[in-house]
Amino acid sequence: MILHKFKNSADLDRAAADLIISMVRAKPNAVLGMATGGTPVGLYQEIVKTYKAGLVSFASAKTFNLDEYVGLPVTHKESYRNFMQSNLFDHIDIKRENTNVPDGNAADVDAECRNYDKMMFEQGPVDLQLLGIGGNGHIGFNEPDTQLSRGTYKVTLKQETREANKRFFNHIDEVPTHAVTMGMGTIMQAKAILLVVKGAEKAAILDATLNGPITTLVPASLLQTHPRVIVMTDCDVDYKVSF
Ligand SMILES: N[C@@H]1[C@@H](O)[C@H](O)[C@@H](COP(=O)(O)O)O[C@@H]1O
Repeated sequence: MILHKFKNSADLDRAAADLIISMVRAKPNAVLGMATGGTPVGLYQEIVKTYKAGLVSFASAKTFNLDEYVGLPVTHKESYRNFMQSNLFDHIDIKRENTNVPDGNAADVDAECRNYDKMMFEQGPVDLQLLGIGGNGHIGFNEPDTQLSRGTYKVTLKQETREANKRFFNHIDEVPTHAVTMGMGTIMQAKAILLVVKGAEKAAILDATLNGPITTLVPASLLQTHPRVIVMTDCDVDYKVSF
């Protein structure tokens, strides 16, 4: 793992955007793994600025999003499809058919999960997977548990995750109870991973991710076993593991 620490969130957003932009400049048909939540909003704005300045094109790029709520209409402002359209896709030249978000309203969710993994297998691997982290160490929506899923699957969200995400809704009762998420194996197939962690309240879970034991109880700790992970943070946390 490589850890880059930033003094503020704006510098972090710019550096994270630059890494994604460099990937697409070097490989215009790159496959990008995208994330949602509050964390990537600023870096998506930086990508849009660079696109509008004519300095990058996503015309040949493809994307696969990590996850989607089950049961929210795609038109709901908090559906992750809608999030991606309004924060990024509608403002750059990516082709809609090249963007993939799991369908949380599929009649057969298990078939949707298998199909998502199949598409990723056929069109991947992901060149660069962007990740945020939940306060409990989840990545995508892979919640802490005694065992984790390899492939894309339907997950029951933990109460703490619903509580954390209720800030985006009017009331906790509106936060979906389930989601479809790439599994840990799906995420770990990415050639490179960019983990972005913002805010002092995430310092402890980032420390556990970087320096703690590899455990399914902190799903992000499995990233210690991936050969190419870049962590960008504004937290005051050091990488203490040495070989
Ligand atoms: N499923 C998403 C994750 O992909 C995200 O990384 C995490 C943290 O979100 P935030 O960036 O808003 O703290 O929780 C969400 O629920």
